[in-house]
Amino acid sequence: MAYEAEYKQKLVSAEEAAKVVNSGDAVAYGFFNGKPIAFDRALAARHEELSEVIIITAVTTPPVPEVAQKPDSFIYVDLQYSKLTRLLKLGPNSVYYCPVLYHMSPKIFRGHIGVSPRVTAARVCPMDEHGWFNLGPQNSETRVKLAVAEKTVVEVSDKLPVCLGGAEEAIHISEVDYIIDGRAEEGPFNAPEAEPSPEDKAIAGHILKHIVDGATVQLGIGGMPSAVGKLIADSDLKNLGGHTEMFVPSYVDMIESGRMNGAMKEFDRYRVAYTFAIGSQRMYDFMHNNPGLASYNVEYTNDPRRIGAMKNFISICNIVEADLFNQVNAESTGYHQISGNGGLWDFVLGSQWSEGGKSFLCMTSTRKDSKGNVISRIVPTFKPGSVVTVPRQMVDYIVTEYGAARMPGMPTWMRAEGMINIAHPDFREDLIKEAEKMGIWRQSNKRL
Ligand SMILES: CC(=O)SCCNC(=O)CCNC(=O)[C@H](O)C(C)(C)COP(=O)(O)OP(=O)(O)OC[C@H]1O[C@@H](n2cnc3c(N)ncnc32)[C@H](O)[C@@H]1OP(=O)(O)O
Ligand SMILES: CCCC(=O)O
Repeated sequence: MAYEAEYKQKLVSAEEAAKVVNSGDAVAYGFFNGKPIAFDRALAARHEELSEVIIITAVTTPPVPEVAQKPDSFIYVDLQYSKLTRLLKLGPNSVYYCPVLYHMSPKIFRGHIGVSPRVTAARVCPMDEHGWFNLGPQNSETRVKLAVAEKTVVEVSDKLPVCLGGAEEAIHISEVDYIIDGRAEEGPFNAPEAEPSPEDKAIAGHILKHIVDGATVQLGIGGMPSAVGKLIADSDLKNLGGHTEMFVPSYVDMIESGRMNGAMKEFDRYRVAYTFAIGSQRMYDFMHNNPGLASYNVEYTNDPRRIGAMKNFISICNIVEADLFNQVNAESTGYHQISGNGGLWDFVLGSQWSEGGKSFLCMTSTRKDSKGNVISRIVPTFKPGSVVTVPRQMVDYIVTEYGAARMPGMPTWMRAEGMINIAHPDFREDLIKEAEKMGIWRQSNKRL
């Protein structure tokens, strides 16, 4: 093999590669399933000799990152909290959130703005005969992070699917400083595929009415968007396209059922474009070397201008709660970070720029708190600290199991009425009273 000698020369143990990190450095890890496992363990083992090392990552998946358990030496920064990040944050750990407009993240790394990595370490697929390491199911901003770092480390896994591009889906050995053999480590996070709840199915039903043949569909992170994908797979829609930030298992259902073939797409005809994937092993197996999919950098998938250039673009994302002013919180509760803004803003805006396009922000009307009390997700105002992820002037549709409320062009009292119309019936009277106190209710509003 042409690159065999170079490979041997760059191949080091994880311990050797981790020596490249100095106190005070910023170290970027591959996001999602790209987190280096052996490198992380070796770096954490150096905790007694290191201090103030910033680790930059996003959507932490298992195994538990070892550096996050050594808060005296490492400051763990996550751009989008996962369940695992939330649990880490509960412990005596130094875990912080970093908000980013996702499509801008490569530009931020390229410009060395904010925390800029001196070292980047990412998990990749085995090298091919031309000297390229495919980045697996996390294209995102990985190539840029590797390019801007002074030292680059790749940890080779033979369990990641090879994800065909697109663009920027691979890195060449000539750009790599150290190679670690990570084949003994576990594979990508095998997330269980949850069955949609009756509420999820009702929400999906409200959205399905708006999807036309030939539309391009984006599904966001979380349980509910998956229900929509499954319902589409069982529908009689034709020639749908896929263009998304996150590839999820329900794309497999939409493609295999023949509903989604990309035949009418303006870009990437016959292929689903995406920038990262987290899901089940069934999904990773489907992705491996699949020419029907295209792995792109996030600047491409999430650019609202590109999204807006496609016709009938349908964006479906999950949110945490919304208030009577119609502001949307998709990421926090009080001072507690739940997830992140991620690419939400990119798709909410882009889908509304699309001719015939629509944005759907979805939630069940209620949730249960830790004591089993039923709480409305439609609230008069957010509690202190809760973040507005999507401002009210950007909101298109908000959907619960009780219906879909469209907001553009509505003055405040109509928005309040729209929100109360889709609230759980048990909470509507109280919400009306609050709307009256807030001065966003008129006598002409219908009593619900
Ligand atoms: C292609 C793209 O993906 S583009 C957009 C992608 N990014 C986004 O959409 C960003 C915003 N959205 C999200 O991050 C997610 O969709 C979420 C967090 C809104 C929902 O994700 P899900 O996994 O379905 O949420 P789930 O119902 O499991 O709730 C997650 C956590 O938030 C908590 N939570 C949810 N709603 C509330 C609320 N109103 N108040 C307090 N806590 C809440 C839950 O208790 C749970 O916490 P725990 O797991 O630590 O016990
Ligand atoms: C880094 C952002 C990931 C997301 O939008 O879920």
